[in-house]
Amino acid sequence: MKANLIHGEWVTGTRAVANINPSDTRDVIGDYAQADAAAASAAVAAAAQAFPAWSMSGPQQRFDVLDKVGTELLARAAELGDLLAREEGKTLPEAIGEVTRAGQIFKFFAGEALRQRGDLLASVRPGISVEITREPLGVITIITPWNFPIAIPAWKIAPALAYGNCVVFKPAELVPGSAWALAEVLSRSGLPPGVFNLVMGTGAEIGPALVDDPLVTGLSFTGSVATGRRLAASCATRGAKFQLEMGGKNPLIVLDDADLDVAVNCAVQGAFFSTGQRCTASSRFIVTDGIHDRFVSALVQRMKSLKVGDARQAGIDIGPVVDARQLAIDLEYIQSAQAEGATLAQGGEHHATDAQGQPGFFLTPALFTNTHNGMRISREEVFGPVANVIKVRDFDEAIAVANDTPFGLSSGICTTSLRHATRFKRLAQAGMVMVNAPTAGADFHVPFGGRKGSSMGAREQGTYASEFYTTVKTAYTAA
Ligand SMILES: NC(=O)C1=CN([C@@H]2O[C@H](COP(=O)(O)OP(=O)(O)OC[C@H]3O[C@@H](n4cnc5c(N)ncnc54)[C@H](OP(=O)(O)O)[C@@H]3O)[C@@H](O)[C@H]2O)C=CC1
Ligand SMILES: O=C(O)CCC(=O)C(=O)O
Repeated sequence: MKANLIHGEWVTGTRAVANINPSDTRDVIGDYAQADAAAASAAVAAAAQAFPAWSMSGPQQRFDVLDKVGTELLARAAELGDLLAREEGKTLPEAIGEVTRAGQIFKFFAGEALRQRGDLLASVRPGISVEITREPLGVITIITPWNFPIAIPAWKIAPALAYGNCVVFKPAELVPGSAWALAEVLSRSGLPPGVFNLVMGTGAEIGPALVDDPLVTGLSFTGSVATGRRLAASCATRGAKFQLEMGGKNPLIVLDDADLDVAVNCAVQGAFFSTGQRCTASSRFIVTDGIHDRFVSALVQRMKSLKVGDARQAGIDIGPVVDARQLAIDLEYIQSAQAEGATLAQGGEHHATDAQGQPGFFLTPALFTNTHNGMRISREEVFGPVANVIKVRDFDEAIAVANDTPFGLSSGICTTSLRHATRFKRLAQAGMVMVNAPTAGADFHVPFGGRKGSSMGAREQGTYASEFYTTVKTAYTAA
């Protein structure tokens, strides 16, 4: 059984869950210990105990730890990518890419540990100087989803440690393998005991111990809107800092002047790669009259060529849905769209086995046409390989429809017009805007996050991460 890491010790506890491969449900990847509330509290206490010393650690020590982790992740990208594809179901190239991204993130924040900045100002009063510095928050609880089992933990854990915080990390129940592997690398990185702790267990059982404990000074969460808002309310009640990344209903606008190949590529990659299980996935294609029919027909042709199957098999474009529960959600949205009058132009078929007869959660990417923005399929996040086309007259209607959503994470446009691209970048109500590029697939060194219902709190990633993981101190010194 793979154990939890608490105060530098591997702790098994009494219960374990099996990690199942969604491409072949007969394949049990391993058994992973389940922490209970007492173990979660012990992890928080360990982090609090380790904080005073770690908060005073020097930049070289932090650099060395984070750089070592980054180096190992990059060296083991193929092996850890295979584990990630096996437990989560994204294709092997995508999974190896994700591990590589995690390694790059650790390297980036190793550099950040060396670049701790501050300001020195003259006071408005004579003989006094003013220094402005940033200090770590304290104990950070990190709660992550299943869809990016190593990159999202990396982009929370690396900055937390770089800026001098201690961490209690709770991964999603469905993907303990990548989380455990990352924790194991961190456990050999030179971190003092308690600075980083791993607790695997269900949100329902250990969530309160991880979020409501007064020793926890900050929560960084990625997952569903419902859970995020609930946890944020708990944090707000006791004055803890929080940062939430939640859903999206990301539009991709395709204008008459778009390059058709570029538009189809953006649509396929953005909506269906990683089985559409991305908060940045394009799920609404907003297409002007003049290109609508050509776009739909080229997209359907391209979708027919996509191979759905075992995530680790060469040549597969789309891996399985992560589990039976998410598959049921996807199928329910497909039915509901049809019931609302949308036309299923392509896909949406569930296969209980792949071409080799392996039992798994396979779903062919689904495209709906004849939809409008008021339909449920246009308003709610599906989190699967399901997208719909909304026909509009012109740029102005396209941008109005794109912005008419409770979410605001990522927004894209395909156009060859500089004027439209420029206006779009200004008018799109989203944290990330993409021109002739898929709505999904963000860089690791620049801010990531959204507006409206998609995000709350400071941005993640890049140098902007310091906003969440530090607090500002203003020091006055009289000569
Ligand atoms: N924006 C994004 O990247 C993601 C969005 N989603 C959206 O959410 C939907 C449901 O997915 P789901 O995995 O259930 O998302 P959740 O929001 O339930 O899970 C995200 C994380 O929060 C944890 N969690 C759940 N309840 C609590 C709690 N009370 N206290 C502390 N932690 C908690 C989960 O743990 P556990 O696994 O143990 O439940 C998991 O680690 C998807 O269909 C999708 O729409 C999902 C994943 C990622
Ligand atoms: O699109 C990406 O690169 C990241 C997406 C993401 O973080 C998510 O879907 O949760």
